Amino acid sequence: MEFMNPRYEHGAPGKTGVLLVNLGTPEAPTKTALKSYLRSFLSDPRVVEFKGPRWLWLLILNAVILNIRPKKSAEAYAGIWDELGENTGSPLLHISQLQHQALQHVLDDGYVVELAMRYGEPSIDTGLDRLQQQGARSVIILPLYPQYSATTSASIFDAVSKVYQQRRWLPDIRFISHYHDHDLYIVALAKSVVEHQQHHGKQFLLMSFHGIPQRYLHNGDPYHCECHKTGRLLAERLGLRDDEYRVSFQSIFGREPWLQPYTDATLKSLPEKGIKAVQVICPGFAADCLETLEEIAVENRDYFMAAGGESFSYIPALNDRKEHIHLLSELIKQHSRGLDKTETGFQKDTAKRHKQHPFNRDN
Ligand SMILES: C=CC1=C(C)c2cc3[nH]c(cc4nc(cc5[nH]c(cc1n2)c(C)c5CCC(=O)O)C(CCC(=O)O)=C4C)c(C)c3C=C
Ligand SMILES: [Fe+2]
Ligand SMILES: [Fe+2]
Repeated sequence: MEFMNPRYEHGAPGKTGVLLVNLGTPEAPTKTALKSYLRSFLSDPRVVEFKGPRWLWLLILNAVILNIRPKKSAEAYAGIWDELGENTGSPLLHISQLQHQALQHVLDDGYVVELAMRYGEPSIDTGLDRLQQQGARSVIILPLYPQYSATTSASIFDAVSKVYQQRRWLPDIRFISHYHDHDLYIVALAKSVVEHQQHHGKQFLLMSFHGIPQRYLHNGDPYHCECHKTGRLLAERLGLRDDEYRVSFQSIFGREPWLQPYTDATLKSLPEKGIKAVQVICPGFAADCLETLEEIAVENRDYFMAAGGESFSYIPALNDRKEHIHLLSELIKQHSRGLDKTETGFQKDTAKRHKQHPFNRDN
């Protein structure tokens, strides 16, 4: 095996590379594109920890799930495709691109920022390559998941490490595993709620997070606790009493129990308890996507109204809001401490000498 590396030039100023990573999205809202996206997503052993042998899961996935799910999912994606404007395609990808641009804009030129998706394009491999080509000698990986879960954050770590297994010269690497209780994150969420309430009034607040199987929590995944901590801190920041908000979990998949209470069951039950007006926020989603724009803002709204609800509104994700970009840039700066951005580990004069005699080992 050959370890790959772009040609190294002595004396080039070292930069800090930032790789923003989100989940990924299908290339188009079609059955074919969904099949390929779901294949790569659902065959990740971090996402589906199948209890039996792996070959059996791959058989079920290929023979059953990938023959049923892509059609249903493609229809759902078709409903939100281009929702943010002409030719904007998948909201998740479009918003991630806006976040990427905004972040590059606010960080100084000692940083280079690239965007990558865990499944699909642009790939983590390409993103890391681009950082290296732009002179990054240290790399900060920032998964856009505020709450750590093995299903998401660790899966990104696996993909990054797989890429680096093929590289000769590794950069200094920082991995931001979570920021669920970061003050600027809570401040940004609270501000988005307050602004929403200026237009819609103040209602019961449901904080809905993406679910994971309960089994993963029992096997040690801290995700559940981190969601609850985010929920508590946000409620405290907003000055909410315990009966003015609730934390719930959405997007269940498969037959085993997932984290509860479920968002859909909660919304169906609120009207009979006298709560007929709700606002839903999804603090775990850094960018709006299928799971917020369709599952929450359309599907779950219908459940709530059909159960006797009178007013429902969805509070958008932090997306490219100023406070969100500020949070991400501060996170990056905090995790940059100790990284060398001025030179590539050589003294300047040594680097100069090296430039003249690239293979001179006498330094
Ligand atoms: C099968 C198990 C799944 C686990 C575990 C899971 C965890 C998980 N996912 C997100 C964030 C997102 N998931 C999204 C879509 C999505 N998720 C699953 C399955 C699991 N997710 C599927 C099959 C899909 C595809 C859509 C569908 O067919 O229903 C998305 C949206 C992507 C988009 O393109 O808009 C996000 C974001 C988190 C944060 C998480 C665990 C904490
Ligand atoms: Fe998911
Ligand atoms: Fe917990």
